[in-house]
Amino acid sequence: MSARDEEQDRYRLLVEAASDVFYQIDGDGVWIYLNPAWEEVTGFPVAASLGSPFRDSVYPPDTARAQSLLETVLVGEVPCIKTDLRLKTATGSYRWVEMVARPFGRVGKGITGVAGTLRDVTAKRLAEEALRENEERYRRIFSNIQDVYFESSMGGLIIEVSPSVERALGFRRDQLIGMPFGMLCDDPNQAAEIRKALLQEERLKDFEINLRQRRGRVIACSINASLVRDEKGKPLKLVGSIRDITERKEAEQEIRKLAYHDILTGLPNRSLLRDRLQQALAQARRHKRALALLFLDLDRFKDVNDTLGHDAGDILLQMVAAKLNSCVRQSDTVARLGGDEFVILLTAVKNERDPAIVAEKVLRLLSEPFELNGKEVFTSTSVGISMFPYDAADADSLLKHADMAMYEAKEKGRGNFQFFSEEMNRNALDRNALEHKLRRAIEEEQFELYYQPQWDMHSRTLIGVEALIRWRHPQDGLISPGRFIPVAEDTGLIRPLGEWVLRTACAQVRAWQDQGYPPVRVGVNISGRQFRQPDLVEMIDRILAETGLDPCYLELELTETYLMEDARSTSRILEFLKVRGVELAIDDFGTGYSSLNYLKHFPIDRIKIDQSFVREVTSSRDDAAIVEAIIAMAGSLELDVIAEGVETAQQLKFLKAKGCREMQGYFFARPMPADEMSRYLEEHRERLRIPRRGLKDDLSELSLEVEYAPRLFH
Ligand SMILES: Nc1nc2c(ncn2[C@@H]2O[C@H](COP(=O)(O)O[C@H]3[C@@H](O)[C@H](n4cnc5c(=O)[nH]c(N)nc54)O[C@@H]3COP(=O)(O)O)[C@@H](O)[C@H]2O)c(=O)[nH]1
Repeated sequence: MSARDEEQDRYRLLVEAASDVFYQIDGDGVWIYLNPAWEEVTGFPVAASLGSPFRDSVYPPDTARAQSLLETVLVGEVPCIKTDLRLKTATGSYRWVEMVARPFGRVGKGITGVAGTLRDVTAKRLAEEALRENEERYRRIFSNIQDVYFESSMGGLIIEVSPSVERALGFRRDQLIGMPFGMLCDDPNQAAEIRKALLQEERLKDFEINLRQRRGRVIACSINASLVRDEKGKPLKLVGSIRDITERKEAEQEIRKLAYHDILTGLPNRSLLRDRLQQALAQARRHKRALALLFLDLDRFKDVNDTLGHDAGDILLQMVAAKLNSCVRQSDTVARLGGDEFVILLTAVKNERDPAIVAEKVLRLLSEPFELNGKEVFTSTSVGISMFPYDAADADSLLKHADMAMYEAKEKGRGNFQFFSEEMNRNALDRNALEHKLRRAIEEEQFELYYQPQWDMHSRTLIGVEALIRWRHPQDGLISPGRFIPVAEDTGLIRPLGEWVLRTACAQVRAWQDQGYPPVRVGVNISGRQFRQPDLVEMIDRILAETGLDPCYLELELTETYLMEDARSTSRILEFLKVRGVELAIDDFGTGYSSLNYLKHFPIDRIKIDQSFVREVTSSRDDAAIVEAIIAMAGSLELDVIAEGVETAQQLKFLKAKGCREMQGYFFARPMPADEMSRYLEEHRERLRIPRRGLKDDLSELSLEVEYAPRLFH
């Protein structure tokens, strides 16, 4: 083989092993040579393609361009072309190739064809396309996003920002590029904070920041950002997004306001008060300072609601809230717990003088008249005060103790303030223990009913008995109703207890009648809560039916204060009871405050002068005057009057002289158990009589001497 043949053979081997396609096209544009790589690129066998036109191998969208480029080479217009085009493949798809084409010819014949290479660049083209698409997508997103995309240099200068910044902050993109990021921050230190955090953490999530718009409005934003490092790991820039969260923040604030504030007055509610109290306690502990809680309850607020309506009540509460706010410093908290209960938290208190001064101011301000619907309304307030660290160390106990002290203030006649004392706490604990015992006592029926006679000193007849409950505790002995009735009232236990008293009393009086005694009337105490029991009337009907007692022998003793509390509903209940023929008496008369107008309209039969006046009637001119006035008033309202707690002959004489004919008290007899009462009735069988309403006995007999008092009868 000649050297030339060897060289040709070498070229042929190289061309056949090449991954690029080597080709030749003749002057008519027909493939005249293709190396084996053709089949690898297009999938068509070389033999099948040779002799076919170049243009038939080109993917149709590129055919015209490829053909015209080829012709420019064939006509010698350009010495070489290099272009990307797509070739058809056997699968019906296409592949991108980079085509290099140079003319070739023979001496004397000019250009007879084109030769060159086709390099498969499909992968590169697809990658470029994907990149282009990504860039396009990014560009679209970048200009449409709501959030603001930003890049900043490590020195804090804005190097890129999306056009959305104009909508969010009012600055154009070009106005911001090159500006310090801190310029946008309401607090410029926050820019440094973000940078520092990113250097430490690499990423920042939901960092809240206030940014200032071009016109100065501050908006709440959330920033998500990350640190970008170069290939050597050196911090390069900060990239991130800013989202305007002003609306969300405002909504959150509104929700927080609703959750932590009282809607009517706008004052902090119980939850917020607790939060503030806990914070104040932590501060007070740290700085060894005192703080005080004032628990306020408006006295007789219910009356305002009942008489002027709920809208007026609401306005009054708003006015009270405003006045309370004016009593305290900015750092203090005035909260409304609900209803007519308010709390004032005083921080940084030096000694008990400070809360006392505020309490005095509150009492004074709230005792001034409020103008409601053109009317002057007067109210007063009861205030209880507890102090840290003297009365309690935690929020709940402080609040509880201030509440207890407030109750004490109410007990002491309202319109005053009281400091919490350990004694109050002990009482509360005792009360708690008593409640548990009381529940058990009801289950185990540890109660007895005692009866105390009531005498008419004019006719010297025994006109009735009052039923008085007694609790004989297996360990503690006799417990006074004065102790357990209020607990039964507060806990709702008065309901079963009251029903038991009523049933036992009615059954007993009916039993005496069945035993042949002339009938006596029985007085049964109905406590305030019992009186408001919705099914009270049905319960009384049921018991009267069950025991067979005629309603005229039952007298219900109702406390003055409760009757006056809700005059409209009181009147309705009293009417219901009255039509049944039940007698109605106002107990403890003189201790509450009665409206004569109501008294006149309530279907009341009798008033019972409270024993506290009777006790001092012969020694206190005031009490004597009160008793005299009550008797006179009862006379003018045509009500019977009975004095309770008569203990001495002098008291009896005084009462009789003033025209009070009915009496009850130790002077006649102490309350006694039913069997003893039976013997008492037996002893006074001749004097048993129910006075007939409307038929008053001869008043001349009122001059009876004291020695005719019933206990001297026998
Ligand atoms: N809701 C109910 N309340 C009741 C019932 N039973 C009693 N009570 C109320 O408890 C309070 C204390 O009652 P009590 O200890 O029974 O005292 C009564 C009398 O024993 C007492 N009394 C009677 N005479 C005299 C006297 O001459 N001197 C004197 N120091 N005390 C006397 O007074 C109480 C009479 O109370 P009342 O007439 O009802 O005002 C008391 O408030 C009772 O009402 C019950 O079943 N249900």
